[in-house]
Amino acid sequence: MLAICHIFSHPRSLQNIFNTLIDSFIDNKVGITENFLSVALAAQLKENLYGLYQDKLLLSAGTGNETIVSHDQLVRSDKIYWLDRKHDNIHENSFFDLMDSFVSYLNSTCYTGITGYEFHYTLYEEGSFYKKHLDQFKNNDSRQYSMIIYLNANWKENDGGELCIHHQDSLQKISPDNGKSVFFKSSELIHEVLMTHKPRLSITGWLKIN
Ligand SMILES: O=C(O)CCC(=O)C(=O)O
Ligand SMILES: [Fe+2]
Repeated sequence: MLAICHIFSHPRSLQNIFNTLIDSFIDNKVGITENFLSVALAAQLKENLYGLYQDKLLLSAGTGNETIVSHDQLVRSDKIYWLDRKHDNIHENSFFDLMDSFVSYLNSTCYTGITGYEFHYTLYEEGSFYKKHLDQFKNNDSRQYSMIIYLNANWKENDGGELCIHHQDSLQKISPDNGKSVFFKSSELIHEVLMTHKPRLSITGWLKIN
């Protein structure tokens, strides 16, 4: 479907992965690709996340917008930590390099005009969930696309924790498999995270305008 993938300097395989994500987004409103992260980078980011957990640096996630945040455990019970290039962590920076490549590829092939992004590490402890919601804030539409990258090796069907997308006429359940990325429009798709039966790790973020 995406015909304009020319003259890019990415290794062929990375370009294929970006195309898989973008093409499935165009076809199904939900882009999905395996192997968005290499096995090595996924393992290193997962190690970072476990370190943050052990150092008690993860915060209960809020809902709502930046000014009105309710730490409502009835809505969501995940814990987060924002990534930042200022941390000078090589793996975090590799992740940002990858995102920079993806955003410039997306902008040049789809004219999306993305100017920024934000990402946090996310941990859903056993028994955690995130009820049905939209990702755009009520009084701020800067979040254009939602993107989640999972860090869970050997996820099994009865581990729960699927991302469940509520389409007009159907439900789509996506298991949070290691290295997989999911990509969709933040203002459009209602979704939830079903209760997980074991720790569920990911990086969650938004591609933004202005
Ligand atoms: O982790 C997921 O699969 C989705 C997370 C989510 O919906 C969110 O953080 O807004
Ligand atoms: Fe969400």
